[in-house]
Amino acid sequence: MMTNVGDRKVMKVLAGETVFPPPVWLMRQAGRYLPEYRKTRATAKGFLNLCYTPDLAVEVTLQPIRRYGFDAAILFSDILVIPDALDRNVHFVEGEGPKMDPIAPEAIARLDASGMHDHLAPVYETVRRLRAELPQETTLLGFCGAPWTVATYMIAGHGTPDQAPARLFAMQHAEEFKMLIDRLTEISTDYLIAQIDAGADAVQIFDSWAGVLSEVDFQSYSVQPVKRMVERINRERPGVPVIGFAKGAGALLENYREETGVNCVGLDWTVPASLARRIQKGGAVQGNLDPLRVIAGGSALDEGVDLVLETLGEGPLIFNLGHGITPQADPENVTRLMNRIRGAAKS
Ligand SMILES: Cc1c2[nH]c(c1CCC(=O)O)Cc1[nH]c(c(CCC(=O)O)c1C)Cc1[nH]c(c(CCC(=O)O)c1C)Cc1[nH]c(c(C)c1CCC(=O)O)C2
Repeated sequence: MMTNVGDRKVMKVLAGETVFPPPVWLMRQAGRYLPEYRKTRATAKGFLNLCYTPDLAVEVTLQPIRRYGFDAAILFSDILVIPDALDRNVHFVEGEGPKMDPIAPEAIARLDASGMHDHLAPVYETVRRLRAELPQETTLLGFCGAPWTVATYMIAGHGTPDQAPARLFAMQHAEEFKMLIDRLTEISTDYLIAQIDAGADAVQIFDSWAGVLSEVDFQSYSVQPVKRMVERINRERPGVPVIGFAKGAGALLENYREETGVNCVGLDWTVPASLARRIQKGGAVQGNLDPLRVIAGGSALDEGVDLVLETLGEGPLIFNLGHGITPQADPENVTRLMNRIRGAAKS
């Protein structure tokens, strides 16, 4: 039977429809918990090489789709390909996470994005091939990091527990910091639009470090840039839904949809049920199982899945974790999670 784009369940939910059992995908679904990922990863000369080799990036994107039949595939890449495209000397050190040259305030005005699309051409090629190879009913998600989250890595030069270097930089070099956020807002939107043109059905903006910002800074550095990104996508590529994931933003998520214009609000596992339901009154939500429950398995997993379905299953929900799946997760537990969701009966 022919399927068309309108049959993609994730797209229906993004349009505000309730689908039960809900469609499912997992953040970081292509990754080190899968033996087939580790095998492909070992053939690539480094992690960025994996991201920039379409044959390999397509393969690892498809691995979790083949194994579990998720309703969405997310492009295999990383949020840090943007600083890499800006020549910040990004590298991934095994066991140490990402590293790059910390940016000096005076270097921000000189950031050169003119070679960006050439540098990222293999990523766009991966998107094109994925759309051709994926099952018709599977939604293809593009993504990027939010300007604030990408800026935190560019400023510190590595991950930190509370992003103190970026927060301090914003206080001490306010003008340069605003320029960095503005540049990243434009560049990241260009990047998402190129992914959409290559075949992404929808896009997710990862603001993984939103949770360390004060209320005022959250408005300036998280909400306003994401709002500008969404406005440009709506204007230039109308009809392409945007998922906004502001991890750790807690009570500040209350009006995130209205303030940014995102179609779907990503929820981490700490968001209270009452707040999650209020957010869902405005449209689709995505989340929010604690990823550690996929390590624990058994009744801890079952009870967690059931609670998400009970809390959010009666409205537009894309079932997901509240953050990326961990390398320690047992692949068998993902099968258990899928069976539990797909077998769930309407309450
Ligand atoms: C902050 C952030 C990054 N990358 C990303 C974020 C935002 C989401 C989040 O908060 O998790 C997003 C990301 N990173 C990766 C994807 C691929 C698609 C998918 O979700 O399957 C996506 C969507 C692959 C990856 N990105 C990375 C890996 C592991 C690297 C490896 O295989 O060696 C994968 C599969 C590396 C990475 N990349 C990043 C870090 C901090 C690390 C190192 C930590 C770690 O090793 O888990 C930056």
